[in-house]
Amino acid sequence: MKIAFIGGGNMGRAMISAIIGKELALPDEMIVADVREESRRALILELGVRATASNVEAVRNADVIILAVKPQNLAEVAADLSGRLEPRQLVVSIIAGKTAKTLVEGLKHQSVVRVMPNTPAMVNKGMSVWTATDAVNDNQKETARRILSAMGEELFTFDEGDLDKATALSGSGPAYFFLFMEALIEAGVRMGFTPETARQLTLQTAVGSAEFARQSGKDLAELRKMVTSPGGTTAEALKVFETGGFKELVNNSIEAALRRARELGS
Ligand SMILES: NC(=O)C1=CN([C@@H]2O[C@H](COP(=O)(O)OP(=O)(O)OC[C@H]3O[C@@H](n4cnc5c(N)ncnc54)[C@H](OP(=O)(O)O)[C@@H]3O)[C@@H](O)[C@H]2O)C=CC1
Ligand SMILES: O=C(O)[C@@H]1CCC=N1
Repeated sequence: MKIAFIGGGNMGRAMISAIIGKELALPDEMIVADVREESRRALILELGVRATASNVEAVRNADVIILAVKPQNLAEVAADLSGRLEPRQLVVSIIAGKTAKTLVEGLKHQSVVRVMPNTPAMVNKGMSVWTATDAVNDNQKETARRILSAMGEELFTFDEGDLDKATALSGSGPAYFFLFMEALIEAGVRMGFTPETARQLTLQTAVGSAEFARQSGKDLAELRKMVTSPGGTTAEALKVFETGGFKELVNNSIEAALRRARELGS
């Protein structure tokens, strides 16, 4: 499978690493177009893929073209590629907010998959929510599914509205968890732990809690209650979270992300 990436930044690299890791394509079957020379050099040296400054050159002969530029750069990419794509080529866009309709019109190309992945794709623990235009055939859908599965879990939806919601929840989500973990580590250091110990305790607790929740399949509130001994330490901490309006704060934050995803698309 020949894959072209337009944009070789954080997410482009995460996807390339996953594809190489699962041997869906050989490094020299992938080409990345990026405007930054240092990015191109790093991609060649670190991942063994080919790289070019030309978007047009990158898409030549590609079976799949993955758009991984920032939303504000889509217009210039579309100007480069509009009308140049062959009907057999599949475009996969991971660009936040940009709708399938915008992509189809901008590129003058019908077969478009729109995906919202996330950075844990780098370690095959990604979550990707995706949808496809009617022109995407079953083989192409299977190809998209294989690429996304290489990065972790994938979830197909017929409702494109889910993509902006997924952007706010799972696309941006790693940053929320990182922020929470940063805060826990800082609190640990304030209590007197070394940063290394605070990090170890925080990360293992995060991984352990997520894995426990997944494996037990239990309701999260039930799992929380298992930790919360009456009159104990957890109850004291949770009271402070509640008084500070923690859930409301999280909800407001997700709503802000959703609004921004919709703005980026308009
Ligand atoms: N980061 C994340 O967690 C996630 C990001 N996304 C989406 O993925 C997309 C990429 O994000 P991310 O990887 O973080 O962004 P990056 O900025 O890290 O990567 C984009 C790369 O594309 C380059 N670029 C800019 N313009 C062009 C162009 N015209 N042709 C070719 N390359 C170009 C950029 O160069 P320069 O820096 O000079 O502009 C940069 O190297 C975004 O649309 C984002 O919404 C989706 C899910 C998660
Ligand atoms: O912050 C952003 O806009 C992108 C989309 C999801 C994660 N990063």
